[in-house]
Amino acid sequence: MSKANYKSLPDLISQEVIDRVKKLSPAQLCDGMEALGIERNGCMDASLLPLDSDKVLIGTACTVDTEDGDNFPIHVAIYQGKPGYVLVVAGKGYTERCYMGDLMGSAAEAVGLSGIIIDGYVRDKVGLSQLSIPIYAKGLMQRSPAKRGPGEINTVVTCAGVKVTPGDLIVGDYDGVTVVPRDRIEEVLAAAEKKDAYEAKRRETIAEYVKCKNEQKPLPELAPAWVTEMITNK
Ligand SMILES: O=C([O-])CC(=O)C(=O)O
Ligand SMILES: [Mg+2]
Repeated sequence: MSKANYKSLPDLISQEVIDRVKKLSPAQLCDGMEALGIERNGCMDASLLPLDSDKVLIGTACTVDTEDGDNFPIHVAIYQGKPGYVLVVAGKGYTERCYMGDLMGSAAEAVGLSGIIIDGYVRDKVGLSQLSIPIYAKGLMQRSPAKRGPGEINTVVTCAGVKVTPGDLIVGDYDGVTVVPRDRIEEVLAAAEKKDAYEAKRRETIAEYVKCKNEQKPLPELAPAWVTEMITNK
């Protein structure tokens, strides 16, 4: 079996960046990428769902390229993995077998991986959702994975509709999974933080409106300035 396409792990994203990302959501990061014109705003397919929607996933992409339910390269990537990495498994949305279950999920958790994304199906739903590691998949299927190999590790892949380069920032929550290209992280974070500040202001305006309404005082303008401008110019 040729392991020529098993590449080493990319550098981890710095803790300083991760700490900034923790204050933002995948939606705000998408908004940041929209403002910068980045393709699909880094948004993975909506059919990719968290096994447990309370868990937040943040980490550095370690990619796995595989197909037809073959979980051999996923096994290898787990055992060669390190804390802080998110396995991004480009499984081509295969629907005839699952790619992994709770044993592999527990091994990934034992290694300290920050999350797993499977463009395909998993099994052992209850066991997987009881783990602390966040896991995303396109559905459930009890039929066992194939074991063939080699597949690829840490090459550029397309996973759930988005191009992922090893080392990219991966952020997921109940809304979905966002991929931020490594070389655009700084500008995307700056744009997302700007959106976060805008949202805080909007919440204040809405709260002020509710307060005035309850106190039967004159109501402040509720519509955001851009809506007012667009109405005026139409
Ligand atoms: O047995 C397998 O290959 C997949 C599985 O169910 C597990 O990881 O628990
Ligand atoms: Mg199992």
